[in-house]
Amino acid sequence: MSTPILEARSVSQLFPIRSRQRLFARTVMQRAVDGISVSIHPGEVVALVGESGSGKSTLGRMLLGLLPPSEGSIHFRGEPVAGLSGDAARRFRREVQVVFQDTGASLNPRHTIGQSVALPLQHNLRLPAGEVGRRVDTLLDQVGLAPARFRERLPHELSGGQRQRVGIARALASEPSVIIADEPVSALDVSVRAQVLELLDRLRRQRQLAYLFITHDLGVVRALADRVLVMQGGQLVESGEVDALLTSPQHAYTQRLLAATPVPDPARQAQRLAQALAGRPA
Ligand SMILES: Nc1ncnc2c1ncn2[C@@H]1O[C@H](COP(=O)(O)OP(=O)(O)OP(=O)(O)O)[C@@H](O)[C@H]1O
Repeated sequence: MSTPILEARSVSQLFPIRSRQRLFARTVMQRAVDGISVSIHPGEVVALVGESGSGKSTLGRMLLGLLPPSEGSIHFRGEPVAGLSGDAARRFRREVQVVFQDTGASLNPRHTIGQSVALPLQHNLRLPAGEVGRRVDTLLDQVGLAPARFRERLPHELSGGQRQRVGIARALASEPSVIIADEPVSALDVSVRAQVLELLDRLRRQRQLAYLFITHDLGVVRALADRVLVMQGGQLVESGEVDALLTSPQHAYTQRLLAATPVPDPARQAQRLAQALAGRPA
C-alpha cells in the first residue's frame, strides 16, 4: 500500500483541567485523546465520528500540526512532523489544509474575496504577480463563484454558503493533498449543504484529494467516506469500511449513534420519490 500522506501514531493529548473541591483547587490532566493511530492515504476519505467532546477536533488539530501531541507522533509522508524544517515544513503546511465549520467567517473582513484567495498563492506557492490573478479566477470558478461577480466583493456581501465556498477556494489555493474538514457543512442549510458536499466530492475526484471528515452527520459519512473511525471518550472504539460499519456496527456506542441518527437508505429514498412522483396529477 502507498505511504500515507498523514498519519497519527499512538497520539494522546492531555489538557490540564482545574477542579475545585471545597477550599482546595487542584489541576488534573484530562486525556482528550488517548493513544489513537490513524492513517490517511492519497485520495481517501476518512470520516471521524463521535459524540460531542470525544476528542475529534483535538485529533484534527494535532494532525494539522497546530497542537503537538503529548504522547506519540504525527507523520507527513512518512516523516515525523516535529522534525520538519525549512522546505519540508513549508511543504507540510501547504499540503495539509483545513476547512472548518465557519471557515468563511474567518476571512479578513477588509480583504476582497480575490485578495483572500490570492494570499496563499503568493505566500505558499510564491507565484509571480501576473499568474496570481488568473489562478484566483480559476479557483473561484471551481467552487462555483463567477469571478467577475465575486472577485471584488467583501465577505459581508456574501451568503454563508458563498463564504464557505471562498474558504474552500482559499484552502485549495495551496494545492493541498489532504484537507482536514471539521464539520464543514453543519452551519449551512440543507440545500447549500448538498451543493458544498457535491463540490468537495468533485474536487476529490478531480485532484486526488484526501479528506479527514469530522462530522456528526452519518448521512454525510455514507455519501462521501470510504472508511469510518468512531471515537468515544478520547479513544477509537470502532473503525472499518463505511458500508460494513453502518450496516452492522459492532460496538455498542456505534449502535447507539446509528439508532440516534438514522441514516437515510438511498434505495428507500429513491423508491419513496418514485412513489410520490407516480401519485402526482399529470
Ligand atoms: N484547549 C483545551 N484546554 C482544555 N480542554 C480542552 C481544550 N480543547 C479541548 N478540550 C477538551 O477536550 C475534550 C475533547 O474536545 P474536542 O473539541 O476535541 O471534542 P469534539 O469531539 O471535537 O467535540 P465537538 O463534536 O463538540 O466539536 C473535551 O472534553 C474538551 O473540553
